[in-house]
Amino acid sequence: MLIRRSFNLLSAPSRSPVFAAWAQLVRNKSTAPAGSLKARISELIPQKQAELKDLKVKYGSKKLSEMTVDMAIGGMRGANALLWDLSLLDPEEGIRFRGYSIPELYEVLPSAVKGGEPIPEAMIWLLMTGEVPTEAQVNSLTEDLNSRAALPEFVERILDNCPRDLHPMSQLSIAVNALQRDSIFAKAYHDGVHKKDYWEPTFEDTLNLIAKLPLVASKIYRNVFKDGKVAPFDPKLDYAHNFSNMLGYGSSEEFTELMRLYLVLHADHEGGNVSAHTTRLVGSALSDPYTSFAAAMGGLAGPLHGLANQEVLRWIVHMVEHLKTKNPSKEQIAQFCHETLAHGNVIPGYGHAVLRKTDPRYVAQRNFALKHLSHDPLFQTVSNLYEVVPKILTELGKVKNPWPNVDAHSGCLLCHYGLTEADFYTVMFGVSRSFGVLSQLVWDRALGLPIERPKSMTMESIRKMFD
Ligand SMILES: CC(=O)SCCNC(=O)CCNC(=O)[C@H](O)C(C)(C)COP(=O)(O)OP(=O)(O)OC[C@H]1O[C@@H](n2cnc3c(N)ncnc32)[C@H](O)[C@@H]1OP(=O)(O)O
Ligand SMILES: O=C([O-])CC(=O)C(=O)O
Repeated sequence: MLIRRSFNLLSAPSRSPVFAAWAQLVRNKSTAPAGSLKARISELIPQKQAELKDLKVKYGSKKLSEMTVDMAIGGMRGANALLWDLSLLDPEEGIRFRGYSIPELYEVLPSAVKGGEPIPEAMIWLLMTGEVPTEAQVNSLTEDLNSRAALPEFVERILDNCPRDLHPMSQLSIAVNALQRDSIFAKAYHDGVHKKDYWEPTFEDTLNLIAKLPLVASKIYRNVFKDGKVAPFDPKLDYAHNFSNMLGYGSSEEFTELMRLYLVLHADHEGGNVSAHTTRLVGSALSDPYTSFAAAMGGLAGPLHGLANQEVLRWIVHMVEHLKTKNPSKEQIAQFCHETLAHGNVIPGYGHAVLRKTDPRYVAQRNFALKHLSHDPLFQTVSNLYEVVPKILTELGKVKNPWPNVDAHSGCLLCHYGLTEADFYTVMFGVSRSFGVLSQLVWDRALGLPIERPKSMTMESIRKMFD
């Protein structure tokens, strides 16, 4: 990697450098270095704006789907109601990021290790631009992100003062909201920035936030579960390598590779999931990227969404303790599933609002496990669950998708390398999710998307409509 300068992230820059950077940006529009991600987005914007205009002219009045009363009551399932260009979810095939399926990502994106996992910076570039980056572009993005990774000292102090029993996701939201002090978008809006330029401060905030999240997450992890000390940031390393170092697992190359896979897989899942939709919704009021992302993290912290990865591990640990064996048989697992359902609880990690087949993100993690940890007892249990749970859920007769989702697998991989603290898992999910939802937010502003405001109805008004 290209980075030369060395600095200590834990010695804080004041807010002034951030705003000095913005003042420079305003004075000199050409500050995006040639070949940088920002320069490329700037080149793509007129093209995308024209594409959107054409879409509106040609198809503006066409129907995407009917809206029924059932859909309004039932969480808007099946309503094609959002524009989201970064990824598309097919119920059978699963996610495609900018048109690429997960196996295709392995073919096109560069990796840090020969034949290894795709590198997260390449994913960010792909999501932002729709283009597969060259190695030079990936390196320039790593350098750019590393130069933005330091935290203001007051944010570190806030995290250091959080009680250890405050959930890591709450700490993440607090930290992101605190980072908002340095929002370049909020400042630019206050200073009257022209609406056609909104994307630029949104981009700056986005890259700053994505860059800072690994340190925020690592501080939370080290404070809550370890000795509070975070390994120094190394500006010569890539995003995932620094993240695994700061968490305390960087001595394992395999863990760093897992981190790369994890950060790529969780980055985006089209626009209707709770964290993506929240970012879009809150951002549509021109709330800055920090505020929008903090709101999204509130959604990701729900057990039916991102917190399910925490719940999966807790549930498996509970099962193993309850059955007093590290290797429960399929019959024992089935019995435990029936008990869970009888208590009125869901089987975490199974089911999906859109998918109707095994999540390809589950498959990618399973492939990683088969390659690196096939004899791990927890992996054996996760595999046995895969054979047992779908049949049981199908028998319920009401579950639309009995297959595992992404959250059914991640904990078992992290546990193998010693990261066993399930309450932390959703924070890692959040770091990755920032790539997609914030990249789309940059495009929301570049395309001038309006404030989101669907119409609601009362029960009475619905009745009156049809009686
Ligand atoms: C990153 C992610 O967000 S992936 C999702 C992570 N969440 C989980 O793994 C939690 C477990 N799964 C679930 O709760 C659900 O499958 C969801 C939230 C993911 C999707 O919800 P829906 O689209 O409403 O699912 P669906 O239409 O199949 O639900 C129908 C019924 O089956 C139930 N059901 C669905 N999945 C499960 C499950 N894993 N275990 C038990 N019951 C289930 C629903 O609770 C619902 O029951 P109800 O009619 O009594 O209220
Ligand atoms: O798509 C969804 O609703 C949930 C999900 O898997 C994700 O956000 O990754």
